[in-house]
Amino acid sequence: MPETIVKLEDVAVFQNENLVLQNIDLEVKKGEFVYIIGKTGSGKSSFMKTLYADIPLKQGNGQVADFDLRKLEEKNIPYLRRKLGIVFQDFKLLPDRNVNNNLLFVLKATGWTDPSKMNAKIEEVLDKVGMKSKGFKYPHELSGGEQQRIAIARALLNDPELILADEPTGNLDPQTSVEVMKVLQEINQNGRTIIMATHDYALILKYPHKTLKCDGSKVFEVVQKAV
Ligand SMILES: Nc1ncnc2c1ncn2[C@@H]1O[C@H](COP(=O)(O)OP(=O)(O)OP(=O)(O)O)[C@@H](O)[C@H]1O
Repeated sequence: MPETIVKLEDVAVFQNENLVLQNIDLEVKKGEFVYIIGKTGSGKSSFMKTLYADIPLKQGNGQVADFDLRKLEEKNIPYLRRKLGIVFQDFKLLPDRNVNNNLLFVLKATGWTDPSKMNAKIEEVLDKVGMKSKGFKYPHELSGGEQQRIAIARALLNDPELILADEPTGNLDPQTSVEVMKVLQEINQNGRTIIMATHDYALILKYPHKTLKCDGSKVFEVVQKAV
């Protein structure tokens, strides 16, 4: 039986005091790829934020990568985040340093010290996203698709149990979106679990996976139909 990476039981998601989603039951097993879809404002980002403990879980039970979200103390959030790779729509690379140093910054911040191990890791993750030769480029010297690949490489640095991608193709044109999506597919085929929030129905049809829809404060599975 594959290991359970995410388990939610009767979870409610709040933004401050406002209820955004309720009665969420979900189990995600190791190796799955799950889409979260829904209209603007339906709660996709709030749902993702709950999974990475940016929004505290106040109602229901939630487990992510062996962390109990209900009991998670503020001081332990960094330990949960080390088991996650988070990818955002706007890449969030540090503009004042090159790709290698962006990745080095994360490794050092998460406790790595051995320079040769760090260099080997950086080379490994850049290779996984097809960007091995771009380590000396600054973010502004890269296209949006390339920046997102670097952000995915950064998410892979600590061998995460789960990748959370919130609209990772939201700032990219359709062709570049497909290229970034291929990278995520490859990573998933190598056994990595991925939850991806998206608006992009073309991608969902091209790369079908289990799909959950946020609508009217509920989250439910939808069956994809080819059009
Ligand atoms: N920081 C915040 N404080 C209060 N309410 C918020 C905050 N962020 C979002 N909301 C509200 O929570 C609800 C869900 O927003 P959320 O950003 O999760 O939706 P979304 O589906 O990700 O939308 P989009 O596709 O536009 O990113 C919306 O009604 C929004 O107005």
